[in-house]
Amino acid sequence: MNFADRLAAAVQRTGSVTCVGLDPRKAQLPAVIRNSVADESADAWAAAYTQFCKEIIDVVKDIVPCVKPQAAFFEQLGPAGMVALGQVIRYAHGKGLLVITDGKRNDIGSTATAYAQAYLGAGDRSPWGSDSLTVSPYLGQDSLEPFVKICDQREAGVFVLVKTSNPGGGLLQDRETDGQTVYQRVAALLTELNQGRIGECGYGPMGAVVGATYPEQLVAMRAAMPQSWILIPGFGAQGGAADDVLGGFDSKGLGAVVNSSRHIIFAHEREEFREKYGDAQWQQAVEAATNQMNQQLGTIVKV
Ligand SMILES: O=c1ccn([C@@H]2O[C@H](COP(=O)(O)O)[C@@H](O)[C@H]2O)c(=O)[nH]1
Repeated sequence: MNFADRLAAAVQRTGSVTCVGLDPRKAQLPAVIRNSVADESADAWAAAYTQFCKEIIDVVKDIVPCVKPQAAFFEQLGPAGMVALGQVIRYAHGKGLLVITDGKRNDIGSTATAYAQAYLGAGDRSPWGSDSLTVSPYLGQDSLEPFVKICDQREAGVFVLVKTSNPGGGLLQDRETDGQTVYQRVAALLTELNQGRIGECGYGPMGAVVGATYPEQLVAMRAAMPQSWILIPGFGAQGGAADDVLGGFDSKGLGAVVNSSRHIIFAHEREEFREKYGDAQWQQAVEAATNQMNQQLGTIVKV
Protein backbone atom coordinates (compact mmCIF):
# COMPACT_ATOMS: atom_id res chain seq x y z
CA MET A 1 0.00 0.00 0.00
CA ASN A 2 1.42 3.41 -0.86
CA PHE A 3 2.33 5.92 1.83
CA ALA A 4 -0.72 8.13 1.28
CA ASP A 5 -3.07 5.16 1.75
CA ARG A 6 -1.12 3.91 4.77
CA LEU A 7 -1.41 7.33 6.40
CA ALA A 8 -5.14 7.46 5.64
CA ALA A 9 -5.58 3.98 7.15
CA ALA A 10 -3.59 4.95 10.27
CA VAL A 11 -5.69 8.12 10.74
CA GLN A 12 -8.90 6.13 10.35
CA ARG A 13 -7.72 3.33 12.66
CA THR A 14 -6.73 5.67 15.49
CA GLY A 15 -9.40 8.31 14.84
CA SER A 16 -6.63 10.86 15.29
CA VAL A 17 -4.87 13.42 13.09
CA THR A 18 -2.21 14.18 15.69
CA CYS A 19 1.47 13.63 14.92
CA VAL A 20 3.67 13.51 18.01
CA GLY A 21 7.01 15.24 17.46
CA LEU A 22 10.00 13.55 19.08
CA ASP A 23 12.36 16.47 19.79
CA PRO A 24 14.42 15.42 22.85
CA ARG A 25 16.32 18.20 24.59
CA LYS A 26 18.72 17.56 27.47
CA ALA A 27 17.47 20.34 29.74
CA GLN A 28 13.78 19.41 29.39
CA LEU A 29 13.97 15.67 29.89
CA PRO A 30 11.98 14.55 32.93
CA ALA A 31 14.23 14.56 36.03
CA VAL A 32 13.90 10.79 36.44
CA ILE A 33 15.59 10.30 33.07
CA ARG A 34 17.97 13.28 33.26
CA ASN A 35 19.26 12.18 36.67
CA SER A 36 19.96 8.67 35.41
CA VAL A 37 22.47 9.96 32.86
CA ALA A 38 25.73 8.61 34.25
CA ASP A 39 28.13 11.12 32.68
CA GLU A 40 28.23 13.90 30.10
CA SER A 41 29.24 11.57 27.26
CA ALA A 42 27.24 11.53 24.04
CA ASP A 43 26.64 7.80 24.57
CA ALA A 44 24.97 8.45 27.92
CA TRP A 45 22.73 11.21 26.55
CA ALA A 46 21.89 9.17 23.47
CA ALA A 47 20.73 6.32 25.71
CA ALA A 48 18.57 8.82 27.63
CA TYR A 49 17.04 10.17 24.40
CA THR A 50 16.28 6.63 23.26
CA GLN A 51 14.61 5.73 26.54
CA PHE A 52 12.61 8.98 26.57
CA CYS A 53 11.36 8.53 23.01
CA LYS A 54 10.57 4.84 23.49
CA GLU A 55 8.48 5.62 26.56
CA ILE A 56 6.59 8.31 24.64
CA ILE A 57 5.98 5.85 21.81
CA ASP A 58 4.61 3.32 24.33
CA VAL A 59 2.16 5.95 25.55
CA VAL A 60 0.92 7.22 22.17
CA LYS A 61 1.13 4.14 19.95
CA ASP A 62 -2.62 3.43 19.94
CA ILE A 63 -3.92 6.99 20.03
CA VAL A 64 -2.07 8.71 17.15
CA PRO A 65 -1.22 7.61 13.59
CA CYS A 66 2.37 8.84 13.40
CA VAL A 67 5.42 10.27 15.11
CA LYS A 68 7.94 12.77 13.77
CA PRO A 69 11.46 12.43 15.14
CA GLN A 70 13.39 15.65 14.59
CA ALA A 71 16.84 14.59 13.32
CA ALA A 72 18.52 17.78 14.56
CA PHE A 73 18.32 16.83 18.22
CA PHE A 74 19.87 13.43 17.55
CA GLU A 75 22.56 14.83 15.24
CA GLN A 76 23.52 17.26 17.99
CA LEU A 77 24.90 14.28 19.94
CA GLY A 78 27.08 13.10 17.05
CA PRO A 79 27.31 9.46 15.95
CA ALA A 80 25.75 8.11 19.16
CA GLY A 81 22.75 10.34 18.55
CA MET A 82 22.32 9.08 15.01
CA VAL A 83 22.40 5.49 16.29
CA ALA A 84 19.70 6.51 18.76
CA LEU A 85 17.62 8.00 15.94
CA GLY A 86 17.73 4.68 14.09
CA GLN A 87 16.70 2.84 17.26
CA VAL A 88 13.77 5.19 17.84
CA ILE A 89 12.56 4.83 14.24
CA ARG A 90 12.70 1.03 14.44
CA TYR A 91 10.95 1.00 17.81
CA ALA A 92 8.13 3.20 16.53
CA HIS A 93 7.70 0.91 13.52
CA GLY A 94 7.61 -2.10 15.84
CA LYS A 95 4.73 -0.49 17.70
CA GLY A 96 2.76 0.09 14.51
CA LEU A 97 3.34 3.84 14.12
CA LEU A 98 4.18 5.56 10.86
CA VAL A 99 7.42 7.53 11.07
CA ILE A 100 7.97 10.92 9.41
CA THR A 101 11.62 11.83 9.93
CA ASP A 102 12.08 15.59 10.02
CA GLY A 103 15.44 16.13 8.37
CA LYS A 104 14.64 18.80 5.77
CA ARG A 105 17.14 17.09 3.49
CA ASN A 106 18.04 17.73 -0.12
CA ASP A 107 20.91 18.47 -2.52
CA ILE A 108 21.75 18.16 -6.21
CA GLY A 109 20.05 15.10 -7.66
CA SER A 110 23.00 12.71 -7.47
CA THR A 111 23.50 13.53 -3.77
CA ALA A 112 19.77 13.65 -3.04
CA THR A 113 19.71 9.98 -4.11
CA ALA A 114 21.94 9.20 -1.12
CA TYR A 115 19.61 11.08 1.24
CA ALA A 116 16.62 9.26 -0.24
CA GLN A 117 18.28 5.88 0.29
CA ALA A 118 19.49 6.75 3.80
CA TYR A 119 16.05 7.79 5.04
CA LEU A 120 13.57 5.98 2.82
CA GLY A 121 15.47 3.04 1.36
CA ALA A 122 15.47 -0.62 2.23
CA GLY A 123 17.37 -2.75 4.74
CA ASP A 124 21.05 -2.10 5.53
CA ARG A 125 21.26 0.72 3.00
CA SER A 126 18.75 2.69 5.02
CA PRO A 127 19.96 3.10 8.60
CA TRP A 128 17.10 5.55 9.27
CA GLY A 129 14.48 3.81 7.13
CA SER A 130 11.32 5.86 7.68
CA ASP A 131 7.95 6.02 5.98
CA SER A 132 8.43 9.65 5.09
CA LEU A 133 10.99 12.45 5.21
CA THR A 134 10.76 16.24 5.17
CA VAL A 135 12.53 17.63 2.12
CA SER A 136 13.61 21.08 0.92
CA PRO A 137 12.47 22.14 -2.59
CA TYR A 138 15.00 24.91 -3.10
CA LEU A 139 17.36 23.01 -5.37
CA GLY A 140 14.57 22.55 -7.89
CA GLN A 141 12.70 19.71 -9.60
CA ASP A 142 15.77 17.59 -10.42
CA SER A 143 16.60 17.51 -6.70
CA LEU A 144 13.13 16.12 -5.94
CA GLU A 145 13.26 13.39 -8.61
CA PRO A 146 15.28 10.91 -6.49
CA PHE A 147 12.63 11.19 -3.79
CA VAL A 148 9.83 10.66 -6.31
CA LYS A 149 11.65 7.56 -7.52
CA ILE A 150 12.14 6.06 -4.09
CA CYS A 151 8.52 6.85 -3.19
CA ASP A 152 7.50 4.77 -6.23
CA GLN A 153 9.91 1.94 -5.39
CA ARG A 154 9.42 1.77 -1.64
CA GLU A 155 5.88 3.08 -1.16
CA ALA A 156 7.32 5.93 0.86
CA GLY A 157 6.30 9.57 1.03
CA VAL A 158 7.86 12.99 1.45
CA PHE A 159 6.70 16.27 2.92
CA VAL A 160 8.20 19.14 0.96
CA LEU A 161 8.60 22.56 2.64
CA VAL A 162 5.93 24.82 1.13
CA LYS A 163 4.98 27.47 3.72
CA THR A 164 6.92 26.93 6.93
CA SER A 165 5.61 27.91 10.36
CA ASN A 166 8.43 30.26 11.37
CA PRO A 167 7.95 34.05 11.29
CA GLY A 168 10.87 34.62 8.92
CA GLY A 169 9.94 32.05 6.27
CA GLY A 170 8.22 34.68 4.14
CA LEU A 171 11.50 36.37 3.25
CA LEU A 172 11.96 33.82 0.48
CA GLN A 173 8.71 31.83 0.41
CA ASP A 174 6.47 34.88 -0.09
CA ARG A 175 8.59 36.37 -2.89
CA GLU A 176 6.58 36.84 -6.05
CA THR A 177 7.72 35.98 -9.54
CA ASP A 178 5.52 35.58 -12.61
CA GLY A 179 2.45 36.48 -10.57
CA GLN A 180 2.83 33.80 -7.94
CA THR A 181 4.69 33.40 -4.69
CA VAL A 182 7.53 30.95 -4.34
CA TYR A 183 5.46 28.75 -2.02
CA GLN A 184 2.59 28.72 -4.56
CA ARG A 185 5.08 27.59 -7.22
CA VAL A 186 6.33 24.79 -4.96
CA ALA A 187 2.71 23.72 -4.38
CA ALA A 188 2.08 23.61 -8.14
CA LEU A 189 5.19 21.47 -8.60
CA LEU A 190 3.99 18.97 -5.98
CA THR A 191 0.62 18.71 -7.74
CA GLU A 192 2.46 17.95 -11.00
CA LEU A 193 4.69 15.34 -9.32
CA ASN A 194 1.70 13.55 -7.77
CA GLN A 195 0.13 12.97 -11.19
CA GLY A 196 -0.24 9.25 -11.88
CA ARG A 197 0.67 8.40 -8.29
CA ILE A 198 -2.65 8.84 -6.53
CA GLY A 199 -3.71 6.16 -4.06
CA GLU A 200 -7.19 4.95 -3.19
CA CYS A 201 -7.55 7.66 -0.56
CA GLY A 202 -7.19 10.33 -3.26
CA TYR A 203 -3.73 11.46 -2.22
CA GLY A 204 -0.23 10.86 -3.58
CA PRO A 205 3.22 10.47 -2.01
CA MET A 206 4.32 14.11 -2.50
CA GLY A 207 3.10 15.84 0.65
CA ALA A 208 3.65 19.40 1.83
CA VAL A 209 4.62 21.24 5.01
CA VAL A 210 2.38 24.21 5.77
CA GLY A 211 2.48 25.88 9.20
CA ALA A 212 -0.51 26.20 11.54
CA THR A 213 0.71 29.75 12.09
CA TYR A 214 -0.53 30.71 8.59
CA PRO A 215 -4.21 29.64 8.57
CA GLU A 216 -5.20 31.68 5.51
CA GLN A 217 -2.37 30.29 3.42
CA LEU A 218 -3.25 26.80 4.69
CA VAL A 219 -6.76 27.12 3.21
CA ALA A 220 -5.27 28.28 -0.10
CA MET A 221 -2.69 25.47 -0.11
CA ARG A 222 -5.38 22.82 0.58
CA ALA A 223 -7.12 24.01 -2.58
CA ALA A 224 -3.90 24.30 -4.60
CA MET A 225 -2.68 20.79 -3.71
CA PRO A 226 -5.83 18.64 -3.60
CA GLN A 227 -3.73 15.45 -3.79
CA SER A 228 -1.02 16.28 -1.25
CA TRP A 229 -1.12 15.27 2.39
CA ILE A 230 -0.21 18.32 4.47
CA LEU A 231 2.01 18.08 7.55
CA ILE A 232 1.03 21.02 9.76
CA PRO A 233 3.63 22.01 12.38
CA GLY A 234 3.29 25.02 14.65
CA PHE A 235 0.40 23.77 16.79
CA GLY A 236 0.70 24.42 20.53
CA ALA A 237 4.12 25.79 21.46
CA GLN A 238 4.25 28.05 18.37
CA GLY A 239 0.73 29.38 18.97
CA GLY A 240 -1.31 27.44 16.39
CA ALA A 241 -4.75 26.29 17.64
CA ALA A 242 -7.46 23.90 16.42
CA ASP A 243 -9.34 26.58 14.48
CA ASP A 244 -6.15 27.50 12.64
CA VAL A 245 -5.65 24.02 11.16
CA LEU A 246 -9.23 23.33 10.05
CA GLY A 247 -8.46 24.58 6.54
CA GLY A 248 -5.88 21.82 6.02
CA PHE A 249 -8.47 19.03 5.95
CA ASP A 250 -10.79 17.69 3.28
CA SER A 251 -14.49 17.00 3.81
CA LYS A 252 -13.72 13.45 5.00
CA GLY A 253 -11.37 14.69 7.72
CA LEU A 254 -8.36 13.42 5.78
CA GLY A 255 -5.52 15.20 3.98
CA ALA A 256 -3.57 16.57 6.94
CA VAL A 257 -1.81 15.60 10.15
CA VAL A 258 -1.01 18.18 12.80
CA ASN A 259 2.32 17.99 14.61
CA SER A 260 2.97 19.00 18.18
CA SER A 261 6.35 18.37 19.78
CA ARG A 262 7.16 20.39 22.93
CA HIS A 263 3.56 20.70 24.14
CA ILE A 264 3.21 16.94 24.21
CA ILE A 265 6.61 15.48 25.03
CA PHE A 266 7.38 18.06 27.71
CA ALA A 267 3.78 18.27 28.97
CA HIS A 268 5.08 17.67 32.51
CA GLU A 269 6.38 21.28 32.40
CA ARG A 270 3.05 22.82 31.38
CA GLU A 271 1.18 24.57 34.17
CA GLU A 272 -2.05 22.70 33.50
CA PHE A 273 -0.38 19.28 33.90
CA ARG A 274 2.54 20.01 36.27
CA GLU A 275 0.57 19.96 39.50
CA LYS A 276 -1.50 16.89 38.65
CA TYR A 277 1.27 14.67 37.31
CA GLY A 278 4.57 16.31 38.25
CA ASP A 279 7.85 15.12 36.95
CA ALA A 280 7.51 11.59 38.35
CA GLN A 281 4.39 10.83 36.30
CA TRP A 282 5.60 12.53 33.14
CA GLN A 283 4.24 9.72 30.94
CA GLN A 284 0.71 10.42 32.19
CA ALA A 285 1.25 14.08 31.32
CA VAL A 286 2.23 13.02 27.77
CA GLU A 287 -0.91 10.91 27.54
CA ALA A 288 -3.14 13.70 28.87
CA ALA A 289 -1.62 16.25 26.48
CA THR A 290 -2.07 13.89 23.52
CA ASN A 291 -5.67 13.15 24.45
CA GLN A 292 -6.28 16.87 24.87
CA MET A 293 -4.94 17.59 21.38
CA ASN A 294 -6.96 14.70 19.92
CA GLN A 295 -10.08 16.15 21.52
CA GLN A 296 -9.34 19.70 20.35
CA LEU A 297 -8.82 18.48 16.79
CA GLY A 298 -11.69 15.99 17.07
CA THR A 299 -14.13 18.82 17.59
CA ILE A 300 -13.24 20.27 14.18
CA VAL A 301 -12.19 17.18 12.19
CA LYS A 302 -14.32 14.05 12.02
CA VAL A 303 -12.50 10.99 10.71
O1 LIG B 1 7.66 24.75 9.16
C1 LIG B 1 8.09 23.99 10.01
C2 LIG B 1 8.72 22.80 9.71
C3 LIG B 1 9.12 21.97 10.73
N1 LIG B 1 8.94 22.30 12.03
C4 LIG B 1 9.38 21.34 13.05
O2 LIG B 1 8.24 20.86 13.76
C5 LIG B 1 8.51 20.77 15.15
C6 LIG B 1 7.67 21.75 15.92
O3 LIG B 1 7.93 21.65 17.29
P1 LIG B 1 7.01 22.36 18.40
O4 LIG B 1 7.70 22.04 19.68
O5 LIG B 1 5.64 21.74 18.34
O6 LIG B 1 6.99 23.80 18.11
C7 LIG B 1 10.02 21.01 15.30
O7 LIG B 1 10.66 19.78 15.16
C8 LIG B 1 10.32 21.90 14.12
O8 LIG B 1 11.67 21.77 13.71
C9 LIG B 1 8.32 23.48 12.33
O9 LIG B 1 8.10 23.81 13.53
N2 LIG B 1 7.90 24.29 11.31
